[in-house]
Amino acid sequence: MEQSRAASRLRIVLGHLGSPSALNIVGHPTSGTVSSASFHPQQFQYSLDNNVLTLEQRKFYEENGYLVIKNLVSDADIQRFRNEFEKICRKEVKPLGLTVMRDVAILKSEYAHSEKTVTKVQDFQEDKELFRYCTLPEILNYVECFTGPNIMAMHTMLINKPPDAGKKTSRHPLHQDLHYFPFRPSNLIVCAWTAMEPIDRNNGCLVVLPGTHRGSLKPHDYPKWEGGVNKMFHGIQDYEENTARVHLVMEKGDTVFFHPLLIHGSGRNKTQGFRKAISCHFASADCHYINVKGTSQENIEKEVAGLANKLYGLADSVDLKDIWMFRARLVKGERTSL
Ligand SMILES: CCCC(=O)SCCNC(=O)CCNC(=O)[C@H](O)C(C)(C)COP(=O)(O)OP(=O)(O)OC[C@H]1O[C@@H](n2cnc3c(N)ncnc32)[C@H](O)[C@@H]1OP(=O)(O)O
Ligand SMILES: Nc1ncnc2c1ncn2[C@@H]1O[C@H](COP(=O)(O)OP(=O)(O)OP(=O)(O)O)[C@@H](O)[C@H]1O
Ligand SMILES: O=C(O)CCC(=O)C(=O)O
Ligand SMILES: [Fe+2]
Ligand SMILES: [Mg+2]
Repeated sequence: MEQSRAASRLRIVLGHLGSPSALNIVGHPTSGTVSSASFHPQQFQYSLDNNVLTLEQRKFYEENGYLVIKNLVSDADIQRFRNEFEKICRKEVKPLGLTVMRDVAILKSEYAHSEKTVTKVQDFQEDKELFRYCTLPEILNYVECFTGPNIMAMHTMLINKPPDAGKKTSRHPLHQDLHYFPFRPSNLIVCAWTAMEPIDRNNGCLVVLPGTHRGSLKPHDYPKWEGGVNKMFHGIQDYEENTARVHLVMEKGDTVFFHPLLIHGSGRNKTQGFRKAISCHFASADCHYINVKGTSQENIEKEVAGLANKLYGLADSVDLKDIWMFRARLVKGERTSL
């Protein structure tokens, strides 16, 4: 009697092992069956097996789609990024391929070229000083937990959120970064975003909707803001008003890693300072490019193509895939596909 009960319990457990959801129960730290330190059950789908994240951190990312690591980048490195950014603003260096953005509210202003007119620089892959950020071992150590060992730096930005000129244009509408990316799978893409100074709700911190990385890519378009919207700042139109927003208050050097489907944005800068953050989107080199024709991403593709045409005279001849391949850089491992 005892024996057959034991046998049937065993069958239930073994039966459960075939189903990922039940692994949860068997491998749960409180069940006592398996030690939680050594057992990373298979239900993880947004992170890879690694010895870097604690089980708790890994579970947090799986559930919420982001993870903040305190004090990851040194003050000395941040100072170097700051110095280089100022040189770019003063036009002392002109890195090849760099895009310089100004805030739509101060486009027509009289400011001389300075830190005060540049809202964001993008695509600094040819700037040795700034691109150091994308190769920092402390950053890549975490990135690898999401991308695996072959790592490409796909998209780089230094954001210099200006004091809001009163029109709320310094906000970044809620969006998913995957909207801008023609490569997949999304789970092998991660953004690293590092605060270059203390950032809170006053100077416009990142705002995230936890758990939204588990949803799908939503249609994006320009928000209907009265004061104007910056070029290409698309937002999600129909997000649920009641979803909890979390404001990420961060210290200098703190770094958040987040999934490209996580809905996020940033608030207006109510201070007189220019709020700085540096960031890079990384992807596994094993990702592949997709054709976005006929998808919700077609609008941004058209806009980017239109801009490329206007700025460089690249008409329909150039595939956007070529532009991505051209600016992407291998930072670890082997360049396999992207
Ligand atoms: C995960 C990724 C998430 C994101 O990337 S979100 C943000 C994406 N943003 C971008 O990709 C940056 C796009 N911006 C750019 O490419 C450039 O800043 C842009 C808009 C071409 C301007 O380049 P410039 O070299 O400054 O050219 P320009 O001064 O001659 O201006 C050309 C036309 O663009 C306009 N413009 C410039 N900055 C703007 C802004 N912030 N908002 C709205 N319109 C803007 C400008 O008025 C001018 O228009 P027009 O030709 O006179 O009608
Ligand atoms: N009700 C809303 N509808 C649409 N987007 C919103 C709404 N509330 C906030 N957002 C978006 O989320 C981002 C962050 O919002 P947040 O409330 O932190 O900033 P803020 O409204 O600029 O400043 P604050 O609320 O701190 O005065 C904003 O940039 C905005 O794009
Ligand atoms: O630093 C910020 O304001 C966030 C910017 C952002 O989310 C983006 O450019 O994709
Ligand atoms: Fe973003
Ligand atoms: Mg608000």
